[in-house]
Amino acid sequence: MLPTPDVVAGRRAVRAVLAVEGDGAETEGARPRLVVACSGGADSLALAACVALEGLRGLAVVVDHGLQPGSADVAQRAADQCRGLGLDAVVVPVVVTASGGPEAAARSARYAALEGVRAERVPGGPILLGHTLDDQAETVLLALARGSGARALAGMPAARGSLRRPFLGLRRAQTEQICADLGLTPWQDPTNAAPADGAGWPLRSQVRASVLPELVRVLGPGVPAALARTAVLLRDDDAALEEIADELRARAAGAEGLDVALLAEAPPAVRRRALRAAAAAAGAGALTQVHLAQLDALVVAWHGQGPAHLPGGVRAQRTCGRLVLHTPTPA
Ligand SMILES: Nc1ncnc2c1ncn2[C@@H]1O[C@H](COP(=O)(O)OP(=O)(O)OP(=O)(O)O)[C@@H](O)[C@H]1O
Repeated sequence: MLPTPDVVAGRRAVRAVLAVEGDGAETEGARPRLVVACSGGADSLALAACVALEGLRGLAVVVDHGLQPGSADVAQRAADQCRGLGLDAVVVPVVVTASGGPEAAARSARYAALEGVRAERVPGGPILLGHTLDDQAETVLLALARGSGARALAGMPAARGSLRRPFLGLRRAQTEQICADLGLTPWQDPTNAAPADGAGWPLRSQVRASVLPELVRVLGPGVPAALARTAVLLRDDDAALEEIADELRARAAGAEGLDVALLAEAPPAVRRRALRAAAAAAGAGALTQVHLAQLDALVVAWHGQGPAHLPGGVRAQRTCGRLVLHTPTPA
């Protein structure tokens, strides 16, 4: 079969992301060199196909969240499709229990399962995910609607830890076309298909079904790519600010806590990042904007107020010009 433009683009994207570190590029030996996270949907099925066409030894991992009737059959079918492409494939059933909303709970169970398989079967290898430019645009829009800062507006990174997202530059229509070109029938996740007035559906599905199409209709077809570009720009900005904040934290740190005067004279974007990092180092869980504002007030709006209570039982207190973060002692 002649290579079609979208298949060529998909294969090139896989090659590019793996070439950066040389990971997954070796093909000798019988052991898989990388994990492909495959739901059976168009994006990840196209990804699995491009990995196979590149001749890479991949292990397709299909996570069965067990949340919809027939999910085991859907997972089995996806695994069979991947085997048909020439990849090894496993189905991993998980129990979704974590708190924080059903989507977040499923995501954390999925990532834990993917990491588990990687550690056991493909140690040191990358995990490839099928997120596309459209997923990135949705992520940025959702973050904007939450009033997030640069870190969340930076969307999903192309590479972090073991995770790789080769298709962040491809449109969803392209992954669908890759599947069509290769005669693959992807699974259509019913929760992705929110109707235009899909109140009550997952927010991401509603953004996909109605918000982004409306933005495209009014603002033009370049909107998804523009949102994805915003993510890239803000990722660079955020990385620079994080680096400056790390330097500030190192300079402000002392045996009795952080030097408040040094923190106070720093720009707010740098100071807040330094405070967030200090709280994380003290063992605090994820800070909300309210926690961060309380912490910041101890530095720049000091009027003798009491300590700020942070997640994880961490207590931040101002004493004698120092900000002290108390980590609770284990019982
Ligand atoms: N059940 C699953 N098993 C393995 N990997 C998964 C599963 N669900 C999602 N993934 C991985 O996470 C990526 C993003 O999933 P998500 O559900 O957010 O997007 P999607 O647009 O529905 O993707 P896809 O079309 O590949 O299903 C997928 O492309 C895939 O790599």
